[in-house]
Amino acid sequence: MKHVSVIGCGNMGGAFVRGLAKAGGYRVTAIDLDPDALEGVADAADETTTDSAAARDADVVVLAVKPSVAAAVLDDLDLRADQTLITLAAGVPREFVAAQTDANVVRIMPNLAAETRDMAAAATQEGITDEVRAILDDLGEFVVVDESKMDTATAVNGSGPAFAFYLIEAMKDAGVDAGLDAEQAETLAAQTFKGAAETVLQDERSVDELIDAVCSPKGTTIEGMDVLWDSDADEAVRAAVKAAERRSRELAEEFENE
Ligand SMILES: NC(=O)C1=CN([C@@H]2O[C@H](COP(=O)(O)OP(=O)(O)OC[C@H]3O[C@@H](n4cnc5c(N)ncnc54)[C@H](O)[C@@H]3O)[C@@H](O)[C@H]2O)C=CC1
Ligand SMILES: O=C(O)[C@@H]1CCC=N1
Repeated sequence: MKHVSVIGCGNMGGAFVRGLAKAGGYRVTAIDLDPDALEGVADAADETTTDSAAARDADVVVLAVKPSVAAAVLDDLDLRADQTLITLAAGVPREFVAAQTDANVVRIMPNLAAETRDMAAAATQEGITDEVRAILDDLGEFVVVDESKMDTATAVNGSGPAFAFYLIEAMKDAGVDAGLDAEQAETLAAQTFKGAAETVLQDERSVDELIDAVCSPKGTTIEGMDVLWDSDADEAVRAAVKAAERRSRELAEEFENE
């Protein structure tokens, strides 16, 4: 059984802890300075502690604190060369982390769907091991990228859930405005996005072919698609991704200048 310690059990670290607990086969230690954060993951973790020294007992350590506190946490950690440290802090270069620890370091950009084991993650080639691959597999889908692509991945799959939540809400609101009950509209909108995503992942047809498959001749969908094709909706999504990507680069520059 692999022993994984998660340092920082807030939104992202907490999702990691809960996802690993659902996957099974892991002993999970949750580490956080904040007792409330530990209380939030107590049901999923095998043990909780405020003492980051506990990370020395793990095979794999997940550093899930805010980028601004990563350096201070690393300063206090004394990991061994036979341990792997997964860093998931946005904008924090792998090399910055590797310079402060003896552990093997891999950088990933995960997302909140670790909690339901539907995470999309990007991982650097450098530092990836079979045990890291197994963890990422257990939590969802992952791709291996050159670290130079990490700012883009941060925007697409790290920030992406927020953009998707926004679009689901817009679909739900449209249903509510037209008279659907709010709870039913949310179920229909969210399940539609989930089903569409699953179709894209599993079906060999391209997205354009899938759109065609929904558009019956002279039917309803083509009327709606004509509105979307004539709009700037795709441009707005591109601009949101670009803005998040730019911020990731800014964060990285702050670390590179240290
Ligand atoms: N929230 C998200 O969807 C995603 C976040 N990330 C990355 O995950 C990291 C954490 O982000 P969030 O979970 O959103 O932040 P958060 O603020 O929800 O959680 C951070 C946790 O770290 C704890 N912490 C702070 N200092 C600590 C220390 N010295 N020792 C132990 N624990 C300490 C805090 O008490 C808090 O519970 C960030 O680096 C972020 O870039 C990456 C992908 C997605
Ligand atoms: O907004 C953030 O900075 C973090 C990184 C990706 C998602 N949340």
